[in-house]
Amino acid sequence: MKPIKVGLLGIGTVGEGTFNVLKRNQEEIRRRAGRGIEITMVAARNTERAARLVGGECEVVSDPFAVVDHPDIDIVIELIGGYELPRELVMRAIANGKHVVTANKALLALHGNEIFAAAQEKGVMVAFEAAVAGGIPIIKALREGLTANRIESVAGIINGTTNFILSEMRDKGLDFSTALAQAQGLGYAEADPTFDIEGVDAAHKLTIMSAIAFGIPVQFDKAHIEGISKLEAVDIRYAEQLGYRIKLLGITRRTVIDGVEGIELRVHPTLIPTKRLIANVEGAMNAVLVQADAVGATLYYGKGAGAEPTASSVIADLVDITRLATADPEYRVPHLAFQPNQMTDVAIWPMSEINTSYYLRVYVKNRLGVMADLTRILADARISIDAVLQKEPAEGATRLDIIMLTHQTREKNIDAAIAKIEALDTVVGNVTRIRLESLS
Ligand SMILES: NC(=O)c1ccc[n+]([C@@H]2O[C@H](COP(=O)([O-])OP(=O)(O)OC[C@H]3O[C@@H](n4cnc5c(N)ncnc54)[C@H](O)[C@@H]3O)[C@@H](O)[C@H]2O)c1
Ligand SMILES: N[C@@H](CCO)C(=O)O
Ligand code: NA
Repeated sequence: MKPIKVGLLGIGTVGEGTFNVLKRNQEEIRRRAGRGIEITMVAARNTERAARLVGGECEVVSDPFAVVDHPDIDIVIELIGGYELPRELVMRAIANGKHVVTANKALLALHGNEIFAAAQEKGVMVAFEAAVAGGIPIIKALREGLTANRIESVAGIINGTTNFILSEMRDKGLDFSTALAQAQGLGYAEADPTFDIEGVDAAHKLTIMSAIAFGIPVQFDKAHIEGISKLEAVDIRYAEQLGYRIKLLGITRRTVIDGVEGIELRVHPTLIPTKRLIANVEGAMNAVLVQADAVGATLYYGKGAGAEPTASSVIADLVDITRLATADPEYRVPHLAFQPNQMTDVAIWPMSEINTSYYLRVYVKNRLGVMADLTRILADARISIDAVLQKEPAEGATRLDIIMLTHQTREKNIDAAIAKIEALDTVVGNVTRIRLESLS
């Protein structure tokens, strides 16, 4: 059989990794796919650099539309990044009857519903394993491996850049900007690193996993998103002393509140007990913990970013498409695991309704009775305290940090209690509040 022909859009970190791995392992990949897979066209901004990288083996063009419109191309790989240009390119490739592979989670979190509908209509595949947790085959696990289960929750460290920054700050005492610069140098960060730092990239990935886990459309606009930019080194230290580690966690879960079913969809810094495996995922590594009714807990761990780990997933998708390209479209695995006419519209819960535990740090004037005030306010709000730590910042200081871990309570309750605590004249500044998940 003739090799399947692939057009590559963008040859940056992931594009170059994909080209190199496909070339290095071409014989083995051909044996697995049942057919050769050849990149025959590359669209690049810097065509000279691209021509050097691909070494005269394929045509290099500057216009990506020349690739998506080319009659010989069977599969288009989109590795440019961003929202609007990739959307146009992917929609045009689909309209031209080409299958698409993309690592672009931003694109799918925002325009996935439109893209998948168009692909369904046209009978082509859009594959995106590389978009979530880089090299970890989590899309395949959720969509195919766990297909017998009712999935209860998915919780993950799904941004390598922020996990790298938090690890370097804790282990090596690096400051935030030095750690970020290192993550950028290693090719982990997005073109705009605020996407990483502010939790947007993690929310893109979580939105996609939520749709696949629960059979709902992608709804990025409903996600609650907080990043790590406001996190202070002092809280990372106190959390350690209490037996917890702070991670940027993405959590999506089915929850019934007052008899109504809804979905939690949230990304924020989270205390996790140090004894949990996921709390020990360090550096740019990613991990995703899935709770499902039949299998129980499963944990997926691996490199979530970088050229070749991400290329590993891009090529796995190429092989899947190559294998399925001749099969009846009706029998293909659906884009979001559930058949398009079987999606449900369970609502996403607003953050104020979510139940979780909290780490609170209150900076107080060292005055008698302040502890009694704090416990009274929490008791009045029916919030129980699990642990308390009192820390004198410096010898002889008249102020101190009081750290409290609470039981589960609804977010609106803790926020009301925090407002009362902040109004006490013994309390200095704002209360630091970080959510805590025991993940048991
Ligand atoms: N880097 C990673 O570890 C990683 C992991 C998973 C997913 N992703 C996703 O993969 C995609 C690519 O990421 P990357 O890290 O390789 O980015 P990159 O910036 O290294 O590469 C993008 C390439 O696209 C080229 N480009 C831009 N506009 C173009 C145009 N109009 N025509 C042709 N080429 C154009 C750029 O010159 C660049 O070479 C993004 O969507 C990103 O979110 C990256
Ligand atoms: N910027 C992303 C790349 C992988 O999607 C990260 O740091 O995880
Ligand atoms: Na993946």
